[in-house]
Amino acid sequence: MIRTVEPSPHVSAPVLAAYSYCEAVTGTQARNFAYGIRLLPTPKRRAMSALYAFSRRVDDIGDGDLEPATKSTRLAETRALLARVREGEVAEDDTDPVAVALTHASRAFPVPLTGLDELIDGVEMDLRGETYETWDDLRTYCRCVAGAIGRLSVGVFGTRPGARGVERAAEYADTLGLALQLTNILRDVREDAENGRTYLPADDLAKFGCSAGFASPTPPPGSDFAGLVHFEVRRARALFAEGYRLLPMLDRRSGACVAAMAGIYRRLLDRIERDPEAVLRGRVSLPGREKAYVAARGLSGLDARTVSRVSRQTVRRHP
Ligand SMILES: CC(C)=CCC/C(C)=C/CC/C(C)=C/COP(=O)(O)OP(=O)(O)O
Repeated sequence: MIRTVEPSPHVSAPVLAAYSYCEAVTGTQARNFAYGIRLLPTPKRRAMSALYAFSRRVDDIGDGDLEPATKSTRLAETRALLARVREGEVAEDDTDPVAVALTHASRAFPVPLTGLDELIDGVEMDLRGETYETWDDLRTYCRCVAGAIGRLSVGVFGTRPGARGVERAAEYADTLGLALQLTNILRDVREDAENGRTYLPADDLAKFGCSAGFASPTPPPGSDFAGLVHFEVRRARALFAEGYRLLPMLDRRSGACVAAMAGIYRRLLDRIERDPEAVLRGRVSLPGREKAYVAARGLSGLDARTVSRVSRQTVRRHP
């Protein structure tokens, strides 16, 4: 059996501890994305965990119970921290493990850290309570909160030697981020409505008689809710199809990571398409076993021992 051994450059003890913290955050909180991230070789897995932990912090500020003014202050502080990371001002023994890990990751990989500023921009749009008239408007928001993460991820993955069209890799990653985010918006339509947020474009809501919103377990009276959901599902599928052009540009394990992330979300989309009103009754999710299956399938080109290790770990952490 031929096994590929990934080089693992020396990492100091404080940086290792910082990465361990980020991996623990990813393992416990990334209910869907952890399955893909776990498929990467160690240096890339650590870097993706650092990106995830930073993004999680930004998201948690936006979604938490703090007063809006306090959220704004916390976001401004996080932006200032990001500037320190970018300037290389965070020491290895800094008390913030996410900043330490992100600093190390951004030196090891060519990640465009401005993407994390865009993520903060997106969460600030949430704080301002912005709504979106058209898909073009919503796409701008989705590019900030998800497209940017796709572009950062490609910096970690790199592209396969000899792959064609790699100058478009970041563009496809961005589009895949949009596909994931639109799926996420459909899945969370009820929860967001309860928190006073509407993401779906107002012109789509009007077209399907859904302008009254979704803060109840049944569709707005007289609306064509299923029609709205199917319309957005088609839009998300087109984005997935375009974003999947990234896959042939990636090495095998990065490709497996992206296939797992996207595959899990595509299955969520299938469920939503089959039963649109399910998103009004609660959160649509896949059982841990199904997510592990999707991840293992992405890995099927790899050796059997890696496949079974990944399956065991993912089922244990996300039953
Ligand atoms: C190329 C590439 C890797 C593209 C993907 C980029 C990416 C990971 C975008 C994140 C978008 C998204 C739906 C976040 C939701 O996180 P959440 O914590 O709310 O998700 P969850 O509730 O499903 O766990």
